[in-house]
Amino acid sequence: MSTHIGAKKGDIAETILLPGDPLRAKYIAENFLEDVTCYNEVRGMYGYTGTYKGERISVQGTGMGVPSISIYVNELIQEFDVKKLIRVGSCGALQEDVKVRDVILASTSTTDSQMNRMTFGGIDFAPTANFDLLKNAYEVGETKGIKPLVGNVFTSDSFYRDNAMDLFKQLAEYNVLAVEMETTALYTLAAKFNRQALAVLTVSDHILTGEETTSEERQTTFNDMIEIALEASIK
Ligand SMILES: O=P(O)(O)O[C@H]1O[C@H](CO)[C@@H](O)[C@H]1O
Ligand SMILES: O=c1cc[nH]c(=O)[nH]1
Repeated sequence: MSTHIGAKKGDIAETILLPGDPLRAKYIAENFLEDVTCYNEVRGMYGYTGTYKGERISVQGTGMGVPSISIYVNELIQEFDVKKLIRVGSCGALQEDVKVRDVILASTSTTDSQMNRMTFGGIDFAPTANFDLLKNAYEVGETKGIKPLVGNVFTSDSFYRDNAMDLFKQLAEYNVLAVEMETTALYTLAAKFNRQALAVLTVSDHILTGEETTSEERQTTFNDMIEIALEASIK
């Protein structure tokens, strides 16, 4: 058992899906995995292990933001030796040609989080997706008829920010596709511990147009993202 995960050694698979929302972890376990056991309820941050097409896979809620996901990823790697970590999250589109319900594979991440600057003495580390996972996910998406978008996402420390539009427009000019709150931390920790990581994101709302998905639509498009992540992890 680690500080925030009430599992025993061996309870967690080497491959894990990481939604921000613990209820999305429950949804994935109940709808996509077989022979499921719940290994964590500490803080309501559910974690489950089961099988997908015969392969052992876990799914763990991470909470929102860099500090929260950093706690779970550190413990998953250092205490439970997890090797392949795939975030399955939602994001807000920053580009006009990125549409609500699109699936994005984050090749890299830009951030306003100070965590890496503190770690690296003020220089900007470039957090990067694992190429094999990214390639697998892209190919799985194409096979399913969902061409994922691939690019830079903004990992923000703020969901609510004063004068956000100026920054969002500038990031859009520099080809950042969407905003979310965890990918920088996931990729940086994966690099530190030499693990494979990828963020697969569904556009849940559009920052420029204000368009949002309904909860039903969100579920269907989240299913595409979840299938892409699961298939990419076993490819
Ligand atoms: O849907 P999840 O995975 O939680 O991701 C996004 O949603 C949350 C904000 O509503 C942040 O965690 C952001 O990154
Ligand atoms: O606009 C959004 C949507 C999802 N997640 C975010 O962080 N921002």
